[in-house]
Amino acid sequence: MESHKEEPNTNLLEKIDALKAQKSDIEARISALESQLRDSSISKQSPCNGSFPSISTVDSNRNRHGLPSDAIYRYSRHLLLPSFGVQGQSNLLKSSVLVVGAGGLGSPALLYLAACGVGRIGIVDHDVVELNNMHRQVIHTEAYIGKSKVESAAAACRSINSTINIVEYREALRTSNALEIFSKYDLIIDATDNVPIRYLINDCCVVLKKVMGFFKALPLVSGAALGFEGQLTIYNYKGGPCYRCLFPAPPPMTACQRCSDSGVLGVVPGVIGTLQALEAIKIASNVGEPLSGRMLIFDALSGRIRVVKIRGQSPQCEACGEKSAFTPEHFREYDYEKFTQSSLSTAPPKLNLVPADSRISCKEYNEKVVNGEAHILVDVRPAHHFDIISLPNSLNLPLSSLESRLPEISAALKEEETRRGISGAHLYTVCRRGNDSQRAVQLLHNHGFTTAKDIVGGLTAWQKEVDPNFPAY
Ligand SMILES: Nc1ncnc2c1ncn2[C@@H]1O[C@H](COP(=O)(O)OP(=O)(O)OP(=O)(O)O)[C@@H](O)[C@H]1O
Ligand SMILES: [Zn+2]
Repeated sequence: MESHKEEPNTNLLEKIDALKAQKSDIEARISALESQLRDSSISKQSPCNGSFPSISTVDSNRNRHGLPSDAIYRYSRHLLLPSFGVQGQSNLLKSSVLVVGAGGLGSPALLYLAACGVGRIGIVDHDVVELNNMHRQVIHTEAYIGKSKVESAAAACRSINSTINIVEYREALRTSNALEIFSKYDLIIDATDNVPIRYLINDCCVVLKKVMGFFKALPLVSGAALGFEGQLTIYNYKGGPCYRCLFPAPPPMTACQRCSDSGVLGVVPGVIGTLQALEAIKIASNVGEPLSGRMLIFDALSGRIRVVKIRGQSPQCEACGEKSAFTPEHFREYDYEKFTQSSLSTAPPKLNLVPADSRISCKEYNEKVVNGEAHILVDVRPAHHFDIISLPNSLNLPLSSLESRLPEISAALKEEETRRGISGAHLYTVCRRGNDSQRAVQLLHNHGFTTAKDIVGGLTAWQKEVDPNFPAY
């Protein structure tokens, strides 16, 4: 009986889903047409934001392209470049660029795009400004700490150039909103920091061609920066490759590092983000030779910049290849986290690797220290982390070399027992966030230290739960 009842419901649900998908396609088409209409009426009226009167009312204060005197003065150093000139500037003023990510790469990119007069700039980010962003995310100021990065970046862009249009998207980019947002722009800048979002952005640029009947996929200026190195290329440009043509399979999770774990020299994303703005400006103004089919690789320590040829568009590409079955519906349902085996969220994972009775909270550990319990605390972070800050009397034995240094643990335990005149001193492990400390406990258990426990949440939790003055990093 039940299955009979369910069948029509399933059919109805499928029909509803199909209609919803059609509705969202139609909405995306409408908003792109509205945006085209807006752009064409803007370009008829003026090169920028509708704030200049139409060319037919040209007076002595504006040139024959409709640039008023304040725009002529503002952009005069561009206009003086013979190969850029009034045409290049007019093209820029009519263009629209979407920057996804207002962090290390997005900051310089946005500053230059606003300064040089891109007519409409969209900014997408869901994050808030933090103190540890300030060394590289140069668009934000201390006054915006704790506030939306988009709000902060938009205010900075407006204060540099009040004559352009800045559109704020204070939300995460997802498969459910990407098509609609992207359909309103001529060009996308990927200034994000994780692998699943890179695939999502790429596929959205490619699939928009099918939704909108666009002549070609949306050009995508892609950059990355980590440590002392950065790279940059353009995808989907005039028959060039897309991200998936180059990377049909995602890199292993272990190869995906983040600035918050591995660090980054502040100026490196500054260089790459600035070059992203440059490439966007070249495409938007139709000047120069955009970096498509080539990749720029920057090594800050040696001061070397290399440009290498990369593979062309792949006929077998799952997204842009000849037989690609990638449709907007497919895109909307695609599980980018599953495909890349990594999270869209930039928050570090919280693992649960050992049983609860092999773990101890920061508060419990603190009580034991206060009560003078005989113990050894092994800090398993890398030595350069230990240099930044550590808990008193901890022993630094990095996880990577822990197995070879077990004798040091035995010796330290013995020394503690002799000093206290007792036997059975306890053994605890700690790390930055409480993942490696569990890995260390697993290793210690396997080598006979069966009572070893780790401190849940590591030094990050210590700062939150025990000592707010303990430095976070
Ligand atoms: N799906 C997404 N939608 C919108 N913005 C995103 C998305 N994924 C990442 N971003 C944004 O991209 C930016 C990447 O910049 P960056 O890595 O310099 O910043 P961060 O995440 O603040 O740095 P850190 O890793 O040091 O904490 C971040 O502001 C992040 O919020
Ligand atoms: Zn491709």
